[in-house]
Amino acid sequence: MRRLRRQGPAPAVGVVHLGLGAFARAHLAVYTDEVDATGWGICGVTQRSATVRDQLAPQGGVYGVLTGGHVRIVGAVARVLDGSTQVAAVLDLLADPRVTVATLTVTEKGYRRTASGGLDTADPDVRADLAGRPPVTVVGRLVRGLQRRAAADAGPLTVVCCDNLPANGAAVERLVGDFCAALPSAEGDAVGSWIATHVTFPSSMVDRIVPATTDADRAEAAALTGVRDEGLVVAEPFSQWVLEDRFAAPRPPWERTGVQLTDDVTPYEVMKLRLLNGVHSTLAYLGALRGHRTIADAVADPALRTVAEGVLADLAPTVPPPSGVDLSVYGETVLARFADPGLRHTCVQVAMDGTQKLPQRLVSGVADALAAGRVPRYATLGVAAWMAYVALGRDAAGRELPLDDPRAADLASVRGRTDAAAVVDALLRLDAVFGPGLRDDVRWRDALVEDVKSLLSGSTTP
Ligand SMILES: NC(=O)c1ccc[n+]([C@@H]2O[C@H](COP(=O)([O-])OP(=O)(O)OC[C@H]3O[C@@H](n4cnc5c(N)ncnc54)[C@H](O)[C@@H]3O)[C@@H](O)[C@H]2O)c1
Ligand SMILES: O=P(O)(O)OC[C@@H](O)[C@@H](O)[C@H](O)[C@H](O)CO
Repeated sequence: MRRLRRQGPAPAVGVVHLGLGAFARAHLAVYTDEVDATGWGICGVTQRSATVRDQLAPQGGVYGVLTGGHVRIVGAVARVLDGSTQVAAVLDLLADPRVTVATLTVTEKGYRRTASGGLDTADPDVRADLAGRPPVTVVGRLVRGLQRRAAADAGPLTVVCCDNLPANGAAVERLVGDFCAALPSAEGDAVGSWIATHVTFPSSMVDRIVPATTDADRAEAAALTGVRDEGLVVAEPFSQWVLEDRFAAPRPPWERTGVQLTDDVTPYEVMKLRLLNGVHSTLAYLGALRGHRTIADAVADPALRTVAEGVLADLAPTVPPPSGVDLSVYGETVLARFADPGLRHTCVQVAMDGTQKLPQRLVSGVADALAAGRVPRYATLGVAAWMAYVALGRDAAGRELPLDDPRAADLASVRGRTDAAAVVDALLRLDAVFGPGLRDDVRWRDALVEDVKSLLSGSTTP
């Protein structure tokens, strides 16, 4: 079968994207593809391996998005670089005056943050980037690229974080500032003050469910289109992007393609992180423990649907609704999206990196509920399910559950333990997940112990 290929010239690059995973191809690139302006091609940078570069480069950057039996061809990715071997080219692009926007989807762990959200300058890769080697970390690449941009007087740039982090723009701005502050003072001051006057970091809320692509998905798309597409991604029909309108330089006219520009993204972000992602993670851990493969399977299980509805009811009162949004309708829509059997989003994929996800998805909402005098029963069960997943490492049928987490070493001590109180107390000590305050809430700790005890003893129903 012939391979998918670009027909005609690629658009000129105006956006550089770090982390060309499945999500960016189904979200940022689709919005940008719909913009009728040839100046807004994307140069996508793979972060840690050349796989996506090798899938897309032979196709001229073109690929399909498979949604409900239809394949949409996307041509916005004009160029792909392998960040692990082409660092100089990445830095050159960040210093190119024709590039005025840098976007990021590098996963929560890609930012190398401490428990308090600062840059982890003890991380060996961060230290090596600070010492001046060709940078490997995302923040190192951004700052070294901006240093070149300042030297080239290439003008302002906007950095748009599209990862599922709260206040994601401010979070990246802080990390960039920390990196500058950790450089030798003359060097750090110079780049830091250039960034302060030339770069903005608007926050954004991004939403589209995009599972990892499988060979079966590629075969399905090939049967529909008659061409082989190694860069295919699969996505649900729903898509949303709410973006703060704080750009330092020209940008694609994304508002023409459905992006909501706003002064304050916070209410959208809190709503999505708690009511979508919080429920997603709860279903992922409980679903995996009960032996369900996908989120759609998990939410079709009546017991888990009750839990999902309970998490929504627990966390909705902690969410200030964005103007015009009815949170109960939002919650119903979320559950209907999860139920889409065409998505095949595996529980273990959503379950990965729990230490990076739990704080904004479940723990912050639990803390708000506790502060309001309530122990949120189902959101607590979501946290307990993560703890049981970590401790048990096996589902109800004895199949191994992967512990894929950058803090796996911190979790190892509870792996295989059966004493619920010991598991809860050890995990509550992880400040990066729970902060310093929550472990002292005795009511909550006791509720967690009860849930973990029941999950460790094999009961996966609430
Ligand atoms: N997939 C979704 O449904 C979805 C929806 C909304 C938001 N997002 C956001 O997008 C992110 C990526 O999702 P995806 O589906 O594209 O995943 P993916 O696995 O397809 O791609 C992840 C990308 O991040 C890079 N990366 C991973 N670990 C890194 C590290 N330690 N340092 C630097 N780069 C690293 C990878 O190299 C890759 O480019 C998510 O973590 C989330 O924050 C995803
Ligand atoms: O992509 P992650 O790993 O941050 O989280 C897994 C899912 O919860 C997430 O990707 C959702 O599908 C997404 O946030 C929906 O917009």
